Amino acid sequence: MEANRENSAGSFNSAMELTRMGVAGVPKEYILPPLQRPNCSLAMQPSTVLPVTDLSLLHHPIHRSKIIEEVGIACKELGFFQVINHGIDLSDIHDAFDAAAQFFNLPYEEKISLASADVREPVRYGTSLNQVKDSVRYWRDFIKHYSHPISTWIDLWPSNPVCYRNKMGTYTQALHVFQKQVMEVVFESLGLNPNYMNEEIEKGSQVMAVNCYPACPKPDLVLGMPPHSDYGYLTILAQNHPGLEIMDHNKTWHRVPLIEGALIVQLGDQMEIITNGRYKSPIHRAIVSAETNRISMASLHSLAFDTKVRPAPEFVDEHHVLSYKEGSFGEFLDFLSKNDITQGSYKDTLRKNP
Ligand SMILES: O=C(O)CCC(=O)C(=O)O
Ligand SMILES: [Fe+2]
Repeated sequence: MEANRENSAGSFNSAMELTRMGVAGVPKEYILPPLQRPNCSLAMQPSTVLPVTDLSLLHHPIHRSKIIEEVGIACKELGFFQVINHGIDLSDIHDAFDAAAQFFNLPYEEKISLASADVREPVRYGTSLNQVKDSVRYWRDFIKHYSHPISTWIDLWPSNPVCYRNKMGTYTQALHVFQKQVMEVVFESLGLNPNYMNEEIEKGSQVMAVNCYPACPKPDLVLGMPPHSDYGYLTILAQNHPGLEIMDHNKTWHRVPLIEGALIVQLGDQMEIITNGRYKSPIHRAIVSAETNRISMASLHSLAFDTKVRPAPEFVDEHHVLSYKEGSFGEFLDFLSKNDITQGSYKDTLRKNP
């Protein structure tokens, strides 16, 4: 999903191609208004230590309760933590990055022959604003088509490089197992049965977003991905260079440090709604670098498209008023589509007192 914009001649200019050609400036369509630029609007706190959890200690009777507590604090304060010793083979993660890099390094003509601006297609490029409007409409179809078990849609992934489906598929399947383990810990940290919502999670979906952010000569003027929270219940992300930033409750941005082999866990809107706001889905964004291309792989796990999500009774009492209405992600997309809105936040549309 390499960023592209329509140029004046009406054809597409790939950001990756501009980087390859060593273009010194940034096409004007990419330049953000001053207040939306990465170093402008809000404070940065580079020195804060963000939470890192060693999940192998879960199997250790002495450390187990401390790890559960750590996860609970991280979910409450930020909705974010990094995981080391997660149990996924580091070679599987490495191989997936390798397959992604091989894909993004293919010649422009090859990639463009595989890619589409239609969000329903599995290989897509960034789009101009008009196309984003269509994307909202198509997103509904996209999730329906591609959120079945991986075995039914892996054939739609790129066939070039030849290793892509195998390597990305192995990693994606490992993440599917891993996210269930993470959710067990998250529910336990809430004082619930680790198998809470097991059935809904089983019926849920996984979307693998593989993002490439080409090196950019003017990183202070642009963003790789604008601020947003993820709509599902959990996102597991890996990055090969720093670039992810998360916002805390004081609206301060924090750069997520690169920890070799670690996986980044972020809660999504569905968990913030279910916990009635006790746990957070963090606003995050991706910045770009002047020196390096960056790849991130985000595995987005969500409840089934039509599942009505609402705060669970365990989180509503006389001290915690009901803060969210109920609504499915499908209804949210219909709402965007009907009102011709191109972007929106799932949790914000359900918030009772915005
Ligand atoms: O590239 C990143 O680090 C962020 C990606 C992301 O937020 C997403 O795919 O939802
Ligand atoms: Fe995201």
